[in-house]
Amino acid sequence: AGAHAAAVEPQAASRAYGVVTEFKEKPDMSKFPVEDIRNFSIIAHVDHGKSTLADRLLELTGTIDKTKNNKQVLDKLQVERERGITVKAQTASLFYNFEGKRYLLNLIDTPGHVDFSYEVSRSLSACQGVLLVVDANEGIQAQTVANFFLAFEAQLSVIPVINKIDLKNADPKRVEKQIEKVFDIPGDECIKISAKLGTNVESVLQAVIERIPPPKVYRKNPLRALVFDSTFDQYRGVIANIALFDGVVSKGDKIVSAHTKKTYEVNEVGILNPNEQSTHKLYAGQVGFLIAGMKDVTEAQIGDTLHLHNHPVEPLPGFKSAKPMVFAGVYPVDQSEYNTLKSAIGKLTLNDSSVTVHRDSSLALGAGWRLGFLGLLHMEVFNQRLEQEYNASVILTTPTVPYKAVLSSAKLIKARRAVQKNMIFIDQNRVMLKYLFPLNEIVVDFYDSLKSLSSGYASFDYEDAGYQAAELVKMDILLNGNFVEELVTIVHKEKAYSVGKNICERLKDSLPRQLFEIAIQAVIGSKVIARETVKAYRKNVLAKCYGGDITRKMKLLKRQTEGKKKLRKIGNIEVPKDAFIKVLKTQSNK
Ligand SMILES: Nc1nc2c(ncn2[C@@H]2O[C@H](COP(=O)(O)OP(=O)(O)OP(=O)(O)O)[C@@H](O)[C@H]2O)c(=O)[nH]1
Repeated sequence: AGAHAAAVEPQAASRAYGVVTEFKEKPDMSKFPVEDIRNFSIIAHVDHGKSTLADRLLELTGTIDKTKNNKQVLDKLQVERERGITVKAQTASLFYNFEGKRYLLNLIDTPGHVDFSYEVSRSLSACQGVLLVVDANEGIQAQTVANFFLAFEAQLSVIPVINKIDLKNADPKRVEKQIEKVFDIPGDECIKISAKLGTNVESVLQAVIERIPPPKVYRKNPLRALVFDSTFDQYRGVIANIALFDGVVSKGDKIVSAHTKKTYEVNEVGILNPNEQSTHKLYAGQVGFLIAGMKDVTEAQIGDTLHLHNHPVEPLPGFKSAKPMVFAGVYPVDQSEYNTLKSAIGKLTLNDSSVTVHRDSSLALGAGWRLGFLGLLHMEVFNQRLEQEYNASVILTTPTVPYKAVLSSAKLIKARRAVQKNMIFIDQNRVMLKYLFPLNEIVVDFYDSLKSLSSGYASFDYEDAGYQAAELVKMDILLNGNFVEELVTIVHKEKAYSVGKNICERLKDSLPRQLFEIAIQAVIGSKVIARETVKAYRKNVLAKCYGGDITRKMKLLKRQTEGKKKLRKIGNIEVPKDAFIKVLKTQSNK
């Protein structure tokens, strides 16, 4: 034990975030038998302190040095740091001495926001236990409940951690009672900590060792590795995050993807510490990264099983694929950037396989894509990453949700509004309400309204409940009687008037005056529900040419023709691209 402890003793070295350690020698992963390994995740409601706790665990195990700069080391993406939320799950291997033994603890970080529960379930499949972090002041919130059930369904050991006990208003006793009541976990199993100050964090690591079982795996069997995440590196191609269920994988091995049946040679394999540290080998029960010359987006499917060439195995159960809930059009601002944007979207979707991509085109915006996202925040984060990481300038259209339509000219289906399903009292001050909502009603501004109405106290989570019949209508926009294809919307009958009025007003503000009057109408079938008018205006470009200089006149007329190329003609009305962009663009993207 002494020899291997020395082999993996970390040495400090400066890195981008705070001070991250490196090993003097390559860690010998064979020194970590299955019974000395624990694979776990931290799950929590947003802002309950998951990333702060992860930082403390990394410090305690010497994975990173104790400096004031260690703020959310695992939140690597720029958007994560800016928005203070975790988007992409990250993994780190921690080495920890306890009662004379050296343990390998694999921490798999998970995002906390409602939009990203897909990433949570993905990360959980590589774990045997979770730390369920609950804020000592706020208590159980919507995503605490949602995440607990994800872990519970995966039959993982749950260790409740009550965080922020240093806060003035902290009431850990009350939160302990909530945990007992809602999750049926004995109150004395709760560990009370302050992740910020480091209070009692050591007992969290001890609980991980004592309460979470080692993985159930077999090293003597042929290799069976699960790809639970993947990232794309410009220089090295696909970096797959893998969890080994059986066997061993070594640098130089020939491996096969059970999904694509393609064969690869392993170029590099190792642990995440939290940066990649190659170890040449990984053994069953361990978690790390693998690089094998997978270059194409489709080659590293999340949920895929890797096995040795000539040793096929039963593939591990894949993942329930993520279901997009919100759709939006994405177009390059300049069509000449189409290919650049296409490759950026390709690379980003490799990092985030929950986004669905379909080619689309619009008369106003040109060629582009229709992308499906898990929620609104997910959409915004994706857009921000396109801009920040790939320098792309894009137009994002107003998000919509999918509908199933039964076409009928005579009878419309009866509308259904939000229906209350149940109500559970968590304690005297807190109640959990379950409603059935039309997705369209919650997708854009519901969360913000809920937060402001409840002064920030209410929290919200949702899951897909399938399609329901509703009284929806197709609303068209007409310009002097001509249909504007790109502005067709599906709205609830009761909201049609206000939505139609809003579109007409926005169009009026962005349409330039022309030689004749323009009537902007919102219509349902043949019924006009809103109308705005743009007054006529004669723009004589030749007015400035008093002297009748013919070459100057020609120049001005030519310039006017060039200007017209950026216009789209609807009937005899010239609509500048900008006008569509102003109407189609989302609020958040303004
Ligand atoms: N007072 C106090 N504040 C804490 C403690 N732990 C975390 N915080 C603060 O709570 C805020 C949220 O902490 P994070 O660690 O970013 O929360 P998170 O759960 O990782 O958030 P997401 O990644 O968005 O899910 C930060 O401002 C932290 O500094 C604690 O023990 N005490």
